[in-house]
Amino acid sequence: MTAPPTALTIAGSDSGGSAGMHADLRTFFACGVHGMTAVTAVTVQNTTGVSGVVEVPAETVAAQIDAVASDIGVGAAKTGMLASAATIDAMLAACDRHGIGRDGRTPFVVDPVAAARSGEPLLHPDALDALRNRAFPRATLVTPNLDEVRLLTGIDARTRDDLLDAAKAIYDFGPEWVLIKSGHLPDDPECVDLLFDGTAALPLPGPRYATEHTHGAGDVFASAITAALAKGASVPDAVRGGKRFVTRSVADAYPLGSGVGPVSTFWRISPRSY
Ligand SMILES: Nc1ncnc2c1ncn2[C@@H]1O[C@H](COP(=O)(O)OP(=O)(O)OP(=O)(O)O)[C@@H](O)[C@H]1O
Ligand SMILES: Cc1ncc(COP(=O)(O)O)c(N)n1
Repeated sequence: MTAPPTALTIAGSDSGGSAGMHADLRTFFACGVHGMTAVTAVTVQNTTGVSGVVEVPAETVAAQIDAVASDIGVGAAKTGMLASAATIDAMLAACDRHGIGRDGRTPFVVDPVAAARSGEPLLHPDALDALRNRAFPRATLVTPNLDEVRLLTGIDARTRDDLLDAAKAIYDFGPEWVLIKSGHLPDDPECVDLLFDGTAALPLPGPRYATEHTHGAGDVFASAITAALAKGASVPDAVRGGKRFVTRSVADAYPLGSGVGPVSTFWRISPRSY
């Protein structure tokens, strides 16, 4: 028996099981990749929102990365909720030690999670600079949604035509690639995301489903991309595959609790098996 490819998520937990590292691990599994975690924060969360956050000490986040990278090896890594500048800096130092990111060549996807879908902050405002100026330049790919674009650049993208300006502004912080997610575009009948490498823009078309149950969609998208990168795919192929994966997951999203339900990764394992 040989070991499968490996991927690491550096992210927060969601007690409701819909978003964060729970969604990441589910996606890694569904994509045939062995998933590992460096937990940054424990959130008290359900389908109605986040009612508490306990941050893991920055040195423990770094120690988790050291532990898995030095023993198991990391095929590709992604970030989710990073909570604080101290955690971002400790994470980046650990990633440097193990060749994760930019010049170390292990693919590194930075999903700049700033808030939960329900609105509660998941990142201290004073961590934005660390994300923009220290994490982005090390990233293979940065994957903001439109709220994160607004927070990080001040650009208020309202139509498909605004996405290229948003991508250029994020690209200026130094990542290799930028993926702008279009789920929050108001009044667009489709979900056309945009991938940009500083020169060419590749639109990623997809349908828009009439569901409110999209909790974890961004996490699942970034994780499916990371899994494909761990298997050796190019960035455009990984992003195209990730888009197919998340679109199907949104199509099968299910209601849960009294709030917003999660996108589903069940379809990939055994459709309608529950
Ligand atoms: N209603 C929908 N129907 C189909 N695809 C969708 C829908 N909503 C979002 N998506 C897709 O899901 C992916 C995640 O996009 P989104 O902009 O929602 O990111 P996000 O805000 O980080 O996700 P989250 O919902 O987890 O906060 C994108 O590919 C987007 O186009
Ligand atoms: C621990 C954690 N990480 C990330 C998200 C973002 O996911 P969403 O935007 O779907 O709420 C979340 N709610 N919780």
